[in-house]
Amino acid sequence: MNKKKVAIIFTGGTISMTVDPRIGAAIPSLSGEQIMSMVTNIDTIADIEVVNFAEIPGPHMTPQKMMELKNLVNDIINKDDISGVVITHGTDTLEETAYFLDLTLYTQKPVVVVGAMRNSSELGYDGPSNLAAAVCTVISDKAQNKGVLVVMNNEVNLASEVTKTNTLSLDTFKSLTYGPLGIIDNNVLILHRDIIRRQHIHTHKIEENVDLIKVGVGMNSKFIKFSIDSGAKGIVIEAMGRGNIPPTMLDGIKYAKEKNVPIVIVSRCHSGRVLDTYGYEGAGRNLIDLGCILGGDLPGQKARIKLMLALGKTNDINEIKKIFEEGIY
Ligand SMILES: NC(=O)C[C@H](N)C(=O)O
Repeated sequence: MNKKKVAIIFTGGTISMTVDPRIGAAIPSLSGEQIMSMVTNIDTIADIEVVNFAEIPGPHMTPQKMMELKNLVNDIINKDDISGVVITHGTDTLEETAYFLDLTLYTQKPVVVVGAMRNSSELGYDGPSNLAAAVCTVISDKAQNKGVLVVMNNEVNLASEVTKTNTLSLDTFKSLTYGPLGIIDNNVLILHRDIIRRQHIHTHKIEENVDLIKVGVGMNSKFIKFSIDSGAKGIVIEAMGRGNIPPTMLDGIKYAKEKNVPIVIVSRCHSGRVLDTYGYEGAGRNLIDLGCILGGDLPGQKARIKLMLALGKTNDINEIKKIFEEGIY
């Protein structure tokens, strides 16, 4: 049987890092070719094409670089001889880039984002095993038409659902609300369930001026007001529980309505979606009446990516509300 051809795009992250003896800490330093030389026997399962895009840590990723990466993935995946694409990425922002790609790429072919939690100078470097699992996922026919996937520690998750849950564990990427899509077992992709809903935001633009505010007990409106006065085009609020805020923040919400700045409400809880269950002052029902948009089960950082893309497409708050709420509320 002919081996499938997989393109691997390297962007940096711990998977590309070694400890620099001068500073005694890890920095990106390995090329795609150097990393692939550690993924022994990978040539027995697929033909690999290495593409070096960047050598940056996750926190250095930007919305503009995500857009460039999306365009590159698009060019590569449309080639007839390419079966799918793997992207290596720093895990700190991996879920944001993966979700960005999920919302913007139009392809049935598998796209997998992968990283590592231990760098190549550490005992138990998990880069090679994660890369091998990512390639095994991409060459599986079952990975077709699933949107963008995240593969780490032999677990396969949807970019739209997964989040980094632990600062150091190898088993850090979890879909806390729904559980994993599947696993890699003995080099084979085993699916536990299917994907029910997939969303696209058709835009080539991204609005970078979107802020994220986390709510704590007794907070006031100062950050919301500052954000609007300094030019934010949209704000995501990580609210409490089901999507509630202290009444002392309502002035800020009213100010946003006055200035036509969309506010998306998500929860600071790690799983479950927001809903207008409660009717007290500052609760979900009050926020909806004041024009806020519900962000489902997304964590703040992913709701922000979605709002940036929605604002890249339109400034119409009703259309943005549809992008977030249609089909789930
Ligand atoms: N495990 C990692 O990749 C974390 C690293 N700080 C990064 O995001 O680049």
